[in-house]
Amino acid sequence: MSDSSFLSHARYGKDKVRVFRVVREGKWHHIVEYNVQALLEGDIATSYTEADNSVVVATDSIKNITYYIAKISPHVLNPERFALHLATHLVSKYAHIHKAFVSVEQLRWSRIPVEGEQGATEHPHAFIRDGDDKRIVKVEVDASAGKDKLVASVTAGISDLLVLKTTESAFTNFVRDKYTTLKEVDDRILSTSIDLTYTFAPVALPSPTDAALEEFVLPADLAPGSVWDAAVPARARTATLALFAADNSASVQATLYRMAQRVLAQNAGVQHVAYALPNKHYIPVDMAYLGVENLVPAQAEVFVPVAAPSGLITATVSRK
Ligand SMILES: O=c1[nH]c(=O)c2[nH]c(=O)[nH]c2[nH]1
Repeated sequence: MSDSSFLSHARYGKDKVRVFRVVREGKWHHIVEYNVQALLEGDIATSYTEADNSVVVATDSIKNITYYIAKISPHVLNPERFALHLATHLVSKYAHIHKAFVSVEQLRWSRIPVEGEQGATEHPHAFIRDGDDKRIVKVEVDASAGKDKLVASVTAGISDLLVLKTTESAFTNFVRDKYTTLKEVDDRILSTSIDLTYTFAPVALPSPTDAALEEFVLPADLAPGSVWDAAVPARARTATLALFAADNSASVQATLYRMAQRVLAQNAGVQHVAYALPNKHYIPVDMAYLGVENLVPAQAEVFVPVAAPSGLITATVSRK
C-alpha cells in the first residue's frame, strides 16, 4: 500500500434518473419530465480506501428516493423546489452525508392548443414537445455546519436553445496576421445554441424534522429575482431571446455581454450570469465558377450550415 497518495475528493450518486410526474387537478392535468442527477459527499472516504460499504447509501437507493420525492413532494412541479426537496431529504436522512448535489434537466411539454367554441384554448391533458431546449437547475444543500443549519446554493438556466438571425450581425476589426483567412463582414448569419446559467445568492433553508421531511415546505415566492421567485426562468428566457433578436451584433462576445447584463438588471437576486454560445457558422456558397454571385454579405442567399468546427464563446457576468 502506497502512502504517497491520498483520496483528495469523493462524490458519488445516481445519474440520468428519468422521472415523469402527473398532478391531476380534476380534469386539468399538470406534467413534468425530469432527468435527475443526485450526488452525495460526506464521511464516505473508507468506501474508496478500505472497501468499506457500510458508509455507502446505494446509488439504487438514491434513485428510489428520487422517485419517492417525485411522488410525495408538494414542490414536484417546480424543478428548483423539487431539487431542493430531494437534496434536503438526502442530507437530513443520513447523519454521515454532509452535502447533496442535485441537478435537474426539465424537458419541454406544452399544452396542445385546440379550437373550442370560445376560440383557441389549451388542452387539459394533451401535450406537445415544442422545443429541444431544457430548463436546468443545479442545487447544492450543505449541512456541514449542522443538520439544523442548511445552506442551499442554486444555479438555474436553460440549455440547447437554438436561435438564428439572418442580418444585424457583423464581425470586423479582429486580429489580422499571417494566419488570417477570415474576411471581415458587415452582414452575416448568426446562429447559436444558447446555454445560460444564473446563480442566486446562497439561502438558508428551513430544517425539516424527521417527521416533516415528506411535507417539507419551502418559503413561498418572495422578492422579484430571488431564488423563490418562480418568474425568473421565464424572464431570463424572454430577455435572452429579445436581446438576441434586437441586438445589432458586433460579435457573439458583445451580444453575450448585453444578454447577461439584461438578465442581471431584471432579476435582483441573481449574482452571476454565465452563457456558453457556440458560433454555428453558415458559410455562403461560392458560385463564381458558374458566373453566379453569392458571396456579397447582405446579398448571399445559399449557405452551408457547418456543424463543426464551431466557435465557442463563454463568459460570466457578475453583480458588483
Ligand atoms: O462573433 C464572433 N466572435 C469571434 O471570436 C469569432 N471568430 C471567428 O472566426 N468568427 C467570430 N465571430
